[in-house]
Amino acid sequence: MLEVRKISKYYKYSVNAYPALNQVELTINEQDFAAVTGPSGSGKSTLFHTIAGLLKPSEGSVVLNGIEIVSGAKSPIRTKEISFIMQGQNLLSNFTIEDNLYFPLYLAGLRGNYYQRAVEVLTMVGLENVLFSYPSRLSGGELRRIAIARALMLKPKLLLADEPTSNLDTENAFKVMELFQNINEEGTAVLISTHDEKVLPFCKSIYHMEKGKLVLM
Ligand SMILES: Nc1ncnc2c1ncn2[C@@H]1O[C@H](COP(=O)(O)OP(=O)(O)OP(=O)(O)O)[C@@H](O)[C@H]1O
Repeated sequence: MLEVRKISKYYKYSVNAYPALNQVELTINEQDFAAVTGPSGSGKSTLFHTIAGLLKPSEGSVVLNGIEIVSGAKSPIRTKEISFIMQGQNLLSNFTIEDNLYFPLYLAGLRGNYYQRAVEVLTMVGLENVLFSYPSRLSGGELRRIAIARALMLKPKLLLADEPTSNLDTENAFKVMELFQNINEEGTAVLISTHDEKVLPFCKSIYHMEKGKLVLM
């Protein structure tokens, strides 16, 4: 489904002698649930931003179902087929959870009635009662689950999550991983990056990144 074809990334003002991504190759199929581990600065976030079409690789390409992902906020593949949960929770604090859930749809230019889907995704993450709450009323673990719910609004083919369990206690980290397992069983491929070894048993395959190079463990 997703093919990362020998991508390299050289940042213009890098502090390193090596590239942030060095000829990275990766194939993700529909049933996959994969993790990318590796030390801080090894290139995980750069890889995820490139797959999501938010960064342009210096070399190589990213292809989703035969179509090359072109970087830019308006890329239709990026906004409709791939959901990206960035580090942190990134919710808008002045808006209700409901409005936060609709936000990516507005960005994608969709203007339908998504109330039913909002209730559905909140039920999936076990937070069906918070639709009209503001983010400040929720705990860190709950906000992380809302960010996941928001990423599911458009039933993505691929869900990317950069460090989805960072700063969560074990109970909440496992809840998030169980949620990814359910999403994966329902047909969405999942790719996460993590520093957290205890969540790796939830994943079907594990990659390791070191100085921009990616290897399957
Ligand atoms: N905009 C940028 N300009 C220059 N160098 C950058 C930029 N963004 C990242 N880098 C460098 O690229 C390398 C990879 O960074 P990246 O954020 O992808 O690593 P990471 O594995 O996600 O780290 P962490 O686990 O700490 O989030 C790092 O050495 C970083 O300093």
